[in-house]
Amino acid sequence: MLVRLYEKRAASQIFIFTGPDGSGRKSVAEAVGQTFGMEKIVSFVTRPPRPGEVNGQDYCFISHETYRTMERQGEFLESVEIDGQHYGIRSLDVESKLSQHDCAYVILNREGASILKKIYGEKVVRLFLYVDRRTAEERQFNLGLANEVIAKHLSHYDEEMAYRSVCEHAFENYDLGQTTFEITNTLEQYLQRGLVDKD
Ligand SMILES: Nc1nc2c(ncn2[C@@H]2O[C@H](COP(=O)(O)OP(=O)(O)O)[C@@H](O)[C@H]2O)c(=O)[nH]1
Ligand SMILES: Nc1ncnc2c1ncn2[C@@H]1O[C@H](COP(=O)(O)OP(=O)(O)O)[C@@H](O)[C@H]1O
Repeated sequence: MLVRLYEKRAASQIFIFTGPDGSGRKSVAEAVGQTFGMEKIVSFVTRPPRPGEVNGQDYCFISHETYRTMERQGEFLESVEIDGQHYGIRSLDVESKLSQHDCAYVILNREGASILKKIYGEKVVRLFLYVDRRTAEERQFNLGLANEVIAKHLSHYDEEMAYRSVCEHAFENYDLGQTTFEITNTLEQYLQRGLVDKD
């Protein structure tokens, strides 16, 4: 039974966008996702939405109580606590995306990426994005994030950067168009959709 489940999963690819906050994971993931018609696995989170964030698109925003209930019921494939807030993706969401599509993407910190890699093995492709600390800080400031949020994010910068060495691919993201192009080329090698002119 378990073996069959894993065989079914093996038909699909999960692309994980990881790297420090402010490295551009969300921006790049959305652009590449659109190019390939690739759906996002949306995380559940206990933190409140920021201005402009849409429930069900950016995250599924839920209370701590609901999160605890879901966790008790074993709904999460992976669940982590970051700076006092809970983040997790549901097994159901991953399984349903993978049964309906040949790929899906998700944005995770290094802990989440490691857990998915352990579960799904070579079907998981980790795309590590990075910029220098100051640029990551500036981008988050320009985005309007509160200083305490930026400071918390930056306190994880070094440990997130150290995850680069185990990821399947790494991209410096200073030019959004260039990064998106490079990642599109990389994904095309896995998905073979005939989207990219290889000349
Ligand atoms: N492990 C794990 N990490 C997540 C999940 N959802 C989001 N993250 C990451 O958790 C970190 C904290 O996110 P947050 O401070 O809310 O900033 P955001 O990236 O703007 O949403 C970011 O690096 C997210 O990419 C999840 O379901 N699991
Ligand atoms: N290559 C880039 N050049 C300039 N700004 C960028 C670039 N990539 C992303 N950004 C901007 O930086 C901010 C943070 O990007 P975001 O995708 O939210 O990062 P993350 O999801 O890694 O925290 C956003 O305002 C985004 O538009």
